[in-house]
Amino acid sequence: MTQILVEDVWRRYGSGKRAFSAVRGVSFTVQPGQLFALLGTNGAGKTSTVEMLEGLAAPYRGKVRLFGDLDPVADRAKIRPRTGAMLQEGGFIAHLTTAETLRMWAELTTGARPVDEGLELAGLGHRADVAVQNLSGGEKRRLDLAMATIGRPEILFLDEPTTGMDAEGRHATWKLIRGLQEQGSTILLTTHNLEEAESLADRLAIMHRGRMAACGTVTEIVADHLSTLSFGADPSVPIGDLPVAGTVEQQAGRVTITTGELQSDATRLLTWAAGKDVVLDRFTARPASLEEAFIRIANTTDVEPEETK
Ligand SMILES: Nc1ncnc2c1ncn2[C@@H]1O[C@H](COP(=O)(O)OP(=O)(O)OP(=O)(O)O)[C@@H](O)[C@H]1O
Repeated sequence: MTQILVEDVWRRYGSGKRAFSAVRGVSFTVQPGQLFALLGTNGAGKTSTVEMLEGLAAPYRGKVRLFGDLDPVADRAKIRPRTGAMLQEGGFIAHLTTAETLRMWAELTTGARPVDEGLELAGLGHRADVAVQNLSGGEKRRLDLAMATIGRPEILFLDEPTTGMDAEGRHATWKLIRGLQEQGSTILLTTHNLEEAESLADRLAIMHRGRMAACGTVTEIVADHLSTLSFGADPSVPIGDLPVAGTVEQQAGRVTITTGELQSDATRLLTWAAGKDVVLDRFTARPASLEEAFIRIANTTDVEPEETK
């Protein structure tokens, strides 16, 4: 059973001449126990998409379903006890302690885990008796996470879960998120952090201006982008004769080949160099990175006209 289904979904703000489609025909599915990351440029439509999954807004067009056939708006009462959400800005009562805040939340949640366990899980056991107003920004994010997971959710929505955390806090949170996934949660995460998506996601999508510009595993996404071969060579090397399919450029004594055929170009190049006795100084062969794919997508500046129908 598909846990999350998003099918040709549109979200529109305003109407008439002021109408603006923040989400334009987005589709993806998430299977049980998978972690799916939604990456995107600022204003790409990530939050607008997640809000429809959380039942906070209905799609203007298209279909959203959770747990097979439940509609997040119409079936909200059935869905709520089975999901958890960590929103971008959690609101806390400043003078309550961390433990009191989580206890209050647990009392409102069906099948909540014990508060001590929730605090330990979020790495907040040692901050249980501190007033929330005295927690650091990263600790507040952890408390958000503890609240989102107190009900042992089957589906967990995490909106930029590590914003404001230092490197150590980020890695600790990633470990915690992996732990929740191991316990069986299906997770939808939005993030600006490419390393976070790369390290956690089974599959991911890159959104840009309301559209899904790429979707798949990291390997599938970078496969659509060009790889690079590079080496240092003295000017006597006849670079015009290189037996490669890619584009060859030479700058400051380094030759760079951008290619869609990494393995065959690398093989041809090394065979050629061995035959000619040419030394390829600090030779590297590198597939495109997620960052390169992201930047190429982010630099697409086409503006689609607003649909009027
Ligand atoms: N209530 C609203 N009325 C009109 N436009 C809105 C409204 N909410 C969001 N938008 C617009 O919709 C677009 C998508 O916003 P959204 O918050 O979904 O993007 P995002 O990908 O989550 O962005 P970020 O990464 O910057 O948080 C933006 O251009 C935003 O200005």
